[in-house]
Amino acid sequence: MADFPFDIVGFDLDGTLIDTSADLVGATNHALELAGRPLLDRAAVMTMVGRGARHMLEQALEASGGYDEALMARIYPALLDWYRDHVSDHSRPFPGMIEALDALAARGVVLGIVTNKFEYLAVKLIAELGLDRRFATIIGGDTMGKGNAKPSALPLREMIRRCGGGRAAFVGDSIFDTLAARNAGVPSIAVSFGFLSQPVAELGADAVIDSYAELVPALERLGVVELPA
Ligand SMILES: O=C(O)COP(=O)(O)O
Ligand SMILES: [Mg+2]
Repeated sequence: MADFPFDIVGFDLDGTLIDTSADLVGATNHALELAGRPLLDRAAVMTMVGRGARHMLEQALEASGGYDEALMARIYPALLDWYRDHVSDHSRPFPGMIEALDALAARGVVLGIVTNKFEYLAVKLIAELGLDRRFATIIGGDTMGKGNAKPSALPLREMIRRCGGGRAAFVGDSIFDTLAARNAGVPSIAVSFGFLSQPVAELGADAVIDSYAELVPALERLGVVELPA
């Protein structure tokens, strides 16, 4: 176990660690209802996730009749309030996620989260699911300041720093995750079961996994590529 190739594994949150789809759809449709707009289905909303709540709602307005700044200003705070109050109603870990985190922890790997969710929402969700002690840090889309969310390298670099430094890999479900990893010089793994807005093969990840059972073996293989003897 001592020769596991990574000291740190970072994870995206929505669509990677946790299936947050039902509560994100709930929040979006709550806002659309206030706006008098038609509601959107899960598949539509999932393509809008990955770049933060504001981006999700902007896309939802566009898809339901057109973007409108005054409307946005009125319903965005309502979306955030609703989501804060319902953040863990239906959101659950993807199958095998807990076991994969256990397997990494048993190998001495330090775990972190880098999400484009607001930090306070990510912290609340992870705590309500009883997962907070598993992660050394949670970096949100706002943690590093405006304009420094993924795909910026900064949040990943900060996650690595807070995890004590060392060799890191990053696991995610969107192009913002694979780009952030590339920008930070970290190998990336894409999960094919996430909230994909494009085919997983087009995310430019160094490896793709179809379930959490594949995570540790994929990291071991990546380590061979990344760390020639
Ligand atoms: O809230 C979002 O849009 C994205 O969150 P994620 O970075 O955890 O996928
Ligand atoms: Mg995601």
